[in-house]
Formats: sequence, C-alpha cells, structure tokens
Amino acid sequence: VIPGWFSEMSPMWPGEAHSLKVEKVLFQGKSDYQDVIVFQSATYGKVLVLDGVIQLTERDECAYQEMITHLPLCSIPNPKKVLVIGGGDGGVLREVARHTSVEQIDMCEIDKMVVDVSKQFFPDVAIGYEDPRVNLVIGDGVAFLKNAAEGSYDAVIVDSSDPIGPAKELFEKPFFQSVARALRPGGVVCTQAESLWLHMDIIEDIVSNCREIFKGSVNYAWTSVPTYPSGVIGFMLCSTEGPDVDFKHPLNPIDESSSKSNGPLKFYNAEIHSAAFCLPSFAKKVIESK
Ligand SMILES: NCCCN[C@H]1CC[C@H](N)CC1
Repeated sequence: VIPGWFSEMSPMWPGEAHSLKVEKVLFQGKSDYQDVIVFQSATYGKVLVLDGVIQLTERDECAYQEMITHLPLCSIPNPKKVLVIGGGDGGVLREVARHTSVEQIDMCEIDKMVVDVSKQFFPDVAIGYEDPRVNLVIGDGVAFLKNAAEGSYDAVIVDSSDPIGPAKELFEKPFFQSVARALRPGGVVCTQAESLWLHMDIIEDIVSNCREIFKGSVNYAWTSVPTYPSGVIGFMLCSTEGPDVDFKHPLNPIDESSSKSNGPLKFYNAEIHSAAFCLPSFAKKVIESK
C-alpha cells in the first residue's frame, strides 16, 4: 500500500481498486464477524471499512442511504411498519425517520461493533438511533425473518455488505422467500444489489429469484456513489402480490417538515427517483428478459 493511501481490493472487483488518501487511522478492531476500520480521509471525510471494503464515507453516504430508503418508502402510500436488515451504521434509520406515517422501525444488525463504531465516529449517520420508533436487535437477519410473523411489514430494507462474509445469505433465495412472507400484500422490499458494471451475473440471479418469489413488480434501480466499486450501486425493488406498486413514479413525497429533523435531503428527489430506473441497454437486456 502506498504510504498514506487506502486501496479497496476484493475478488468481487478483480483488476481494479479505488484508493483514498488517508490522513489518520481513527479505529482498528476485529468483531466476531469482520475487521472494522475507521480512517480520516483527505477528501471524503471519515470512512468506515469492513473486511477491507468501503461501507460509507461522510461525503457521499447521503446518496446510498437516501436512495435505498426513499425508493421503496416513497412508492407506497402510507408506510407504517418498516424492517431494516443490516444498516448498523444507522444511516437508513435516519432516512426512514423522515416518513411521518412510519410508526415502528425494527432493525436487525449482526455486528454490534458496527453500531458502536458508527455512534462514536459518525454521529450524523448514527443519529437515526435516536428516533423513539426504532427497535434494534443485534442478530442474524436470516433468523430474524424466519421468526417474523407473516405479513407484518409494509417495507423491508436490506442494507447489506457484499455477498462475501456475514452478508452472504442475504443474497440467496431462501432469504428472499422469508422477506416475501414477512411483507403484507403490496408490501415492498429494497435490497443493496451491487454494480451493473461489475456484477451482472449476480444481478441476473437475484432478478430471476425475485421474479419467482415476488408476484407484484420487480425492478432494478441504480445510482452514483463515487466511493463504491465502479462508482455506482444498484437496488432491487420488489413488491408482493396485492395492491399495485409503480416504483417508477413516487406517489408518497417525503414530508418536508419532518425532513428538517435529521438535516435536509442532500441527494434524493422525485426526478432522480424515476431516473434511477433507467438502465443502459446491456443491463435492460438481462434484467427485463428474466
Ligand atoms: N450501510 C452501509 C452500506 C453498505 N452497502 C455497501 C454497498 C457496496 C459494497 N461494496 C459495500 C457495502
């Protein structure tokens, strides 16, 4: 490693590595599940790294947290009960809390060290934990959903790391089946769905599993996050059989007054919501043909 530089290498993006200039390492630890590092970067603020993979930076986390949350929640009229799988940094909680219709936010995060480190080093992200509607469970999302009552959620958000390490099972068919069971008719799920530049094979498998399991609509959306591999990240948006969900045209705008509580929206808006579903031809061919 070049002195003072962090390079993000993984078998999931062979032959390439995004690098950030490191000013100071603020935390290094090893939880029961993964290596955890926080460093002060020269140009992206503080950075959270798990097993050598960038999870968030202060400068661009708004793009991911706002899109993964508002793409599903702005697509249904009145979300009340929301489940977050993963998301231990608290950023998705911060975004869900903007929705005044939401009454209960359950979260299941497997690694307590991620929660503690986020509260210590990323207070503007971990602010989500301060919302009284939040119930945090430290545990395995797969087990949590197996025990969830049928049809108990309006929305599930799967804010996972990559399918190498603790999040591996969150990309597999049985997990998607348990999500569908826990959703009410016309309920929605949004999952972290990797990069259309790097992972069309993974996306192809996820799409075909989702089309089998979710009998409402199944769509892939994507957005720009400079510090994620290839500079983009995708999302699977699925709804269960029941009241129609048109993900491409948001019907439930975020209540402006509630947005102020956790600072202004920096990235999401209704136009970029619809634009997120426009795909390059090479991806359309795979995703829309499954
Ligand atoms: N809430 C933290 C974001 C986790 N999602 C990331 C997507 C891109 C991956 N390479 C790493 C995890």
